[in-house]
Amino acid sequence: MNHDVNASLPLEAASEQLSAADLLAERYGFVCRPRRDEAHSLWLDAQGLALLSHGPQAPGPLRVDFVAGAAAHRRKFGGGRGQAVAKAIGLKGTQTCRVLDATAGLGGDAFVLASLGCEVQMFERVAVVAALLEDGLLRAAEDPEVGDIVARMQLQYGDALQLLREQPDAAFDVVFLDPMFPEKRGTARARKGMQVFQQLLSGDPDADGLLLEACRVARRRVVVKRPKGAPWLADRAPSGAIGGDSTRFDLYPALPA
Ligand SMILES: C[S@@+](CC[C@H](N)C(=O)[O-])C[C@H]1O[C@@H](n2cnc3c(N)ncnc32)[C@H](O)[C@@H]1O
Repeated sequence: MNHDVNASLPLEAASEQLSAADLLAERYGFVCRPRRDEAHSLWLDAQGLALLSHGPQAPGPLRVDFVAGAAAHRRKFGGGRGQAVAKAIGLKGTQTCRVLDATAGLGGDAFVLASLGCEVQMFERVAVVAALLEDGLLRAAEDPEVGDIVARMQLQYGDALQLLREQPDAAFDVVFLDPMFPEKRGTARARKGMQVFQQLLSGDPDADGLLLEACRVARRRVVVKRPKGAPWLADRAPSGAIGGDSTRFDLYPALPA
């Protein structure tokens, strides 16, 4: 499955959520119908939208949860501005910045940056991913602890290359790119979101094309998140890099104005 066909996933809903499901289907092009033999389907109930996987050894429901679980743990104990991603963005002291996360995924990195005070504009082109992220943002907006954080996160559903081209020069302090990179067998197993992503999405083979536009739209720098040991995006050497345990953040200067 790739980003062109994912919208044909069946969407089912609890009886009190049927009209909400119709709106979601209209917005993202899903089809409200019972699942047949598809390996994945969407389910909407009072807890929000979930991506269900079916079959032996299928992982459990995937929802975006900014309030509890891993996101809450990282927000409280993740190291704040000492985290590699914060250093890569260039957050110093109490400074904040406007970040464009052009490959938002399920919004994990965007939420970390918003937790540190950044305003984050997100782009995501895959309907099912954008719908899950939007649902997570809506539920988190009601929460007294994280409502202020997600108020700093804005999602636009669409292709980043096209949306980047619509941005004026130097429109954001930092542009952040984290396109899909084929993971080694086994490593994806540990992370449910990534495991389902690997099954659903066929990678982002066009990701190289984002870098040049990103450098034009950034005022300070572009940050590209890569698995440790992965080749550079667009085969272009960065001006610096910040390493984590399994991840590397490559830094590219903004194009001169
Ligand atoms: C590895 S995931 C990002 C994970 C994210 N950083 C997080 O913390 O959840 C990559 C995402 O980028 C999206 N993506 C890749 N190329 C894109 C493009 N040209 N426009 C919009 N979204 C894109 C993919 O659909 C996928 O959801």
